Amino acid sequence: MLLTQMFRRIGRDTASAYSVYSQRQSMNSVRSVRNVSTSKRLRVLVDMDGVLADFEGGFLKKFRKRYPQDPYITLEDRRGFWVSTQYGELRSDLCAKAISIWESKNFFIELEPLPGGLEAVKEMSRMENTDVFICTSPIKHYKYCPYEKYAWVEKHLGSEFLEQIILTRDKTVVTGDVLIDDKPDILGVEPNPAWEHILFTACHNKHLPPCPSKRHLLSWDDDWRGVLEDLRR
Ligand SMILES: Cc1cn([C@H]2C[C@H](OP(=O)(O)O)[C@@H](CO)O2)c(=O)[nH]c1=O
Ligand SMILES: [Mg+2]
Repeated sequence: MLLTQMFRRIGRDTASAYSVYSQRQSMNSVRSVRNVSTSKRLRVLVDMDGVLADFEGGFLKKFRKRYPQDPYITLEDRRGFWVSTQYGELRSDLCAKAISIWESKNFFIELEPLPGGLEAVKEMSRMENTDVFICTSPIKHYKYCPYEKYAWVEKHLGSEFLEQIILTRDKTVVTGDVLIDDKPDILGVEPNPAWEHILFTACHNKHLPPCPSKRHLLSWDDDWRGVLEDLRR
């Protein structure tokens, strides 16, 4: 082989070897970028009433409108998760009157969003490696509530979020890494739920003695991003 041909072939071989090398390098760098961001995949369960939708505020407004002569409990004075229990303690007939409010048509669909909740859920759902589900319990009087919960999600978060709804009376059987919920005790058939419960502060739970083993979110202004990052590790 002539010397010039030899040099040409060496040049060609070197060029193709370099191109394979640089392709591998760029694949590796894509992988390593992915590895940096592919920290643990997180499944976040977000409760609806008391976390995204203002159940307590909506209840008080409608109770006062329907029963203007009756006593009521301000949000400041609310204690205990079940509204009807505290109203029943105030006066026995008020328990049934309270129940009549959330069993009425349009109660759930007309609840106002709580500050920052919709923005937080939308941001979460755009985060890499994050699956967000709205995990909510319907009341047993099923005529309006389940339909209206779906309609509320569609109205405020869009139809694509209808895929993310988990409607269950027992949240302990749902698997997830975290459940953000305003109910202090979430019980069901599963004694060891997969998720960690983050207690979301609400008017009915803010006076409870602090539970050091439980994480809290004071509101959607609180550091929910930091909590998720922590859970990812
Ligand atoms: C009766 C009652 C229901 N709820 C909410 C909790 C449940 O929704 P969620 O799981 O979205 O928080 C739903 C059915 O109990 O209504 C209250 O928050 N307080 C009440 O007193
Ligand atoms: Mg709730």
